Amino acid sequence: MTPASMSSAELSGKAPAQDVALAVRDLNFHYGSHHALHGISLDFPARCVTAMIGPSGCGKSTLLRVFNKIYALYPGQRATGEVMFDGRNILDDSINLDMLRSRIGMVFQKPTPFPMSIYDNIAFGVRLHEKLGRTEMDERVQDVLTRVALWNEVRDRLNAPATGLSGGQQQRLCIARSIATRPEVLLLDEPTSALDPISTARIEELLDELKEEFTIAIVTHNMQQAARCADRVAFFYLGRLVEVDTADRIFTNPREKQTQDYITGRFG
Ligand SMILES: Nc1ncnc2c1ncn2[C@@H]1O[C@H](COP(=O)(O)OP(=O)(O)OP(=O)(O)O)[C@@H](O)[C@H]1O
Repeated sequence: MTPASMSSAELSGKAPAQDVALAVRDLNFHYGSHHALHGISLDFPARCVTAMIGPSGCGKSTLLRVFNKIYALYPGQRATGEVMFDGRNILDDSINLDMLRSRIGMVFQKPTPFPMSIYDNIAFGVRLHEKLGRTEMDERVQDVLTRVALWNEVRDRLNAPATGLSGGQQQRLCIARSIATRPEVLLLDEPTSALDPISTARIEELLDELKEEFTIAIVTHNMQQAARCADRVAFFYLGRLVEVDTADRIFTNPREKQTQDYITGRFG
């Protein structure tokens, strides 16, 4: 393609609009008087894994929580700017939060299965948004458990409490629960930090498969994990986005000295 035939979006390095799942523009976030995020602008390309890295307290989790508006539960926490998702700014008060959370799923650091059966952990969220018959629900449960490679381990005990699963199995169940409502975006906040290396490897393999269908944003402290899993990496420091680029570029030749210092372990 010659430069003359390229669109202005391509020339500026931005992905074409339809390929961006979440577009963050000049986002500021306050916890009361504490200004935690400063003027963040960042695209999350569709069906890519974007990792957010940076030292403790730099605002990674805050950014993730903005995307499904968990902060809206807490008075005094407020976000300004734009987070465009499917043509709408999700920061608008008119956004339906139940619908938003079914389309932007979240998986937390510690596995958080509901105190109910393995089957109902999946079916619960689906029932809130869709009216499926028993057979269709059974198929949905089997489908998502298969996709997270849990089906063969739990098929004979679907009615057993989810809390009886191992930590790694619980986290895969939580991912299955998040994708059961067929979201477009999956947010993962340090999803493997409480898991052993084998469970971690399984979740990393899973992310590689899930990105065929979902846009994934992951917060991680593990540089190897970011290098293994992410297509793009965004480095944050003190509430500001320092740089974002391909994982390859960030880990081999970052533009900014702060990024270089962080990835080589000089601080943080
Ligand atoms: N509920 C809260 N009330 C007030 N300040 C908060 C709250 N949660 C986070 N902060 C502050 O906001 C800033 C960003 O925190 P955040 O949890 O987003 O950082 P992080 O990069 O995810 O850190 P970590 O890697 O340690 O999880 C920090 O200065 C933190 O102290």
